[in-house]
Amino acid sequence: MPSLASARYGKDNVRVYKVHRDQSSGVHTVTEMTVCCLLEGAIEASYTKADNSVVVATDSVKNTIYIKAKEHPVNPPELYAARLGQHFLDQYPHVHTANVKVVVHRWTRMNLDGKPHPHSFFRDGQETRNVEAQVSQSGGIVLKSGIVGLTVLKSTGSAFHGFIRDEFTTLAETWDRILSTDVDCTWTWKSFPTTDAVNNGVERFDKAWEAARAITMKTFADDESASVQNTMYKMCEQILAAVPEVDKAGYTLPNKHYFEIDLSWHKGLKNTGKDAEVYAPQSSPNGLIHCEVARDDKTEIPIPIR
Ligand SMILES: O=c1[nH]c(=O)c2[nH]c(=O)[nH]c2[nH]1
Repeated sequence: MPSLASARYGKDNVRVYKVHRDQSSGVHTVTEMTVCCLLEGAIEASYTKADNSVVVATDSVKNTIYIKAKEHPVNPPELYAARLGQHFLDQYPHVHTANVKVVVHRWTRMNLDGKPHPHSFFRDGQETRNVEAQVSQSGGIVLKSGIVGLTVLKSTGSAFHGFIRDEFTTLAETWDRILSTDVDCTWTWKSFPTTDAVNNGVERFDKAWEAARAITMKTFADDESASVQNTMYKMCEQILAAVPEVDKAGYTLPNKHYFEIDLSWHKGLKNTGKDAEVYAPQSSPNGLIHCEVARDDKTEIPIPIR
């Protein structure tokens, strides 16, 4: 007899825009986000017995996303996501877990004639600030924050040599190459017992995002990279050092290759090695390198006083 092994459902791709109008200054601040909210719990009967009495309609989930955006601040996204998830647990006792994902899109204020414009913004790249909140009756609130789609490139300061050479290897070792990637960085917070605990010291979330972004860029730029693996590990270590309430930090980075082009067939043009100037950016295939670094908890356990 088959049985339902896992189930969750809800609304995905709910696009939300919120404006805050400062009455005294007339300055507007805008937030645009895409929200996904999936529920789990005692919902088996809807799958196995066609019993919809346990179903919060996905249309109601969408409505709730809008209503909570109206009732509460949407910044930082960690707090909005936690409150939205908690709502489903409080409102429907048979819902055991709410999985909320918030993707915040960039609207950067225009600077015109040296002055920040009160109500005009531009999209300065595809980078997003992402948050996942898993709110559950058993585990409290688990928050993961991240940066996705920050595309970076360095034209030197990256090497890759000493890797395995055997009958499958054609790649030449290099001491100087182009390094480019689309940053996907995630940091996982120690779990929070309640939404009040998330709200207490809420500045931590913006500070962590700023720190992770600065660490990513500075380390990418300044590290004499031995490999994507080693550079990303250094970034993770620094995020853990900068944000004490974070348990784990990780990256998933495509290695976006730029190939040298041998143009010597044309009038002896020199365009390889130290003479390389014109390269062919590759769209596929790409390397894909992932790691997650966890805090060494042993250093944190206080020595008991006897
Ligand atoms: O930084 C790198 N790591 C690898 O594992 C790898 N593999 C490869 O072909 N190029 C690279 N570069």
